[in-house]
Amino acid sequence: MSVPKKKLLDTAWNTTTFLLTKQPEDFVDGHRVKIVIVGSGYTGVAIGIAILFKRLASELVFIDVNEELAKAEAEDISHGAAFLGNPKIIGTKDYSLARDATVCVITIGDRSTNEQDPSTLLEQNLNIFKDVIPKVCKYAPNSILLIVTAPVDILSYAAMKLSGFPPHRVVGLGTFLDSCRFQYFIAQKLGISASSVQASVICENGPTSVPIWSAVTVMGIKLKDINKDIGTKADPESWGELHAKVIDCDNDLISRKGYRCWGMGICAAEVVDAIVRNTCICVTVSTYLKGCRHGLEKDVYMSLPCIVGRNGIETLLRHPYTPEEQELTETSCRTIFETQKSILNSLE
Ligand SMILES: NC(=O)c1ccc[n+]([C@@H]2O[C@H](COP(=O)([O-])OP(=O)(O)OC[C@H]3O[C@@H](n4cnc5c(N)ncnc54)[C@H](O)[C@@H]3O)[C@@H](O)[C@H]2O)c1
Repeated sequence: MSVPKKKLLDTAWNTTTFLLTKQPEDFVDGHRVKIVIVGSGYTGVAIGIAILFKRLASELVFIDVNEELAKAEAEDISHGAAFLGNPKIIGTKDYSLARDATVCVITIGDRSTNEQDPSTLLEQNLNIFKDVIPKVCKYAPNSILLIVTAPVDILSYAAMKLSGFPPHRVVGLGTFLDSCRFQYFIAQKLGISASSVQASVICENGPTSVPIWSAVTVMGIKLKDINKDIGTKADPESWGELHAKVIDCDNDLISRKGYRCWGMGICAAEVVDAIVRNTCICVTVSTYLKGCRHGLEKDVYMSLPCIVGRNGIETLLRHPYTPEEQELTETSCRTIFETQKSILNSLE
């Protein structure tokens, strides 16, 4: 079928108007799942790719102060979009493109390096949050905020304050990746697959995190029933080394390859999946604890086993920790609270 030459010269006629009976600009802009990722550095892009491979978004928007970077990353991924369920992928510095997003993932900020002073990192990233969080919330006032930037517990608290969102709609990635790493190292030592092991790390995403050895199981069999000293100093098999390895993981990867992003990308996409598809999975993410029995009434964000669904944090698990685990939990909570004190005035 060929179009007569005369028609092609007519400005109202072109290949598209001939091919399609209704033109794209006339399509009804119906249901879309828009996910926004603020920060298109290593972590933002890793999260974006993981979200796209799971086909969770019909529209993915990368926002970055470095607009060329955001655009180039969006374009680079778009070239393979035909194999990702044909999502629309945009790179921009314009926050209005966050309009009506379902989830906004915040990954902005300086990549933490092994040498960086933690209080300087907090101050730098908090200043960025003060600028960025209100802009995101203006255009996506009903979204769930997923905080990845470090230090994640304190910045999740800051994001809750700066957004004015109810706490259940601000979720920190917290120790989710730590739990996955813990599960992986235990599985490696046992010589079985990671998905056969249930294991979690709670509290601070940092050195005072708490491995819940009392609840490490394989098919419901508690390792503590086999080795009563597991994870303690008295343990003849030194299982406790695995938690030290979890804490050291970020530094180890950064010193070997300059950054880390893939594990975090996969974990963050799992949380986005739980929100978008309301799967109500149980994961250790950072949540607001005021009034919660674990938190000693402290006003902090800290990781605990939470059920995540369409509303963000749907509910928490009541876990029967051992007295030792409870004590470590309280210490970790106090540590976050003490560090957080330095920023409280600036959030009033
Ligand atoms: N806890 C974890 O396991 C874990 C893992 C990975 C990353 N992270 C954290 O994620 C964050 C990002 O890490 P990364 O490796 O992607 O860093 P990166 O430096 O590669 O990317 C950060 C991006 O943020 C952008 N940015 C900075 N200021 C901005 C602003 N005001 N507005 C918009 N964009 C801005 C930068 O242009 C850059 O593209 C860090 O805080 C890092 O510690 C944590």
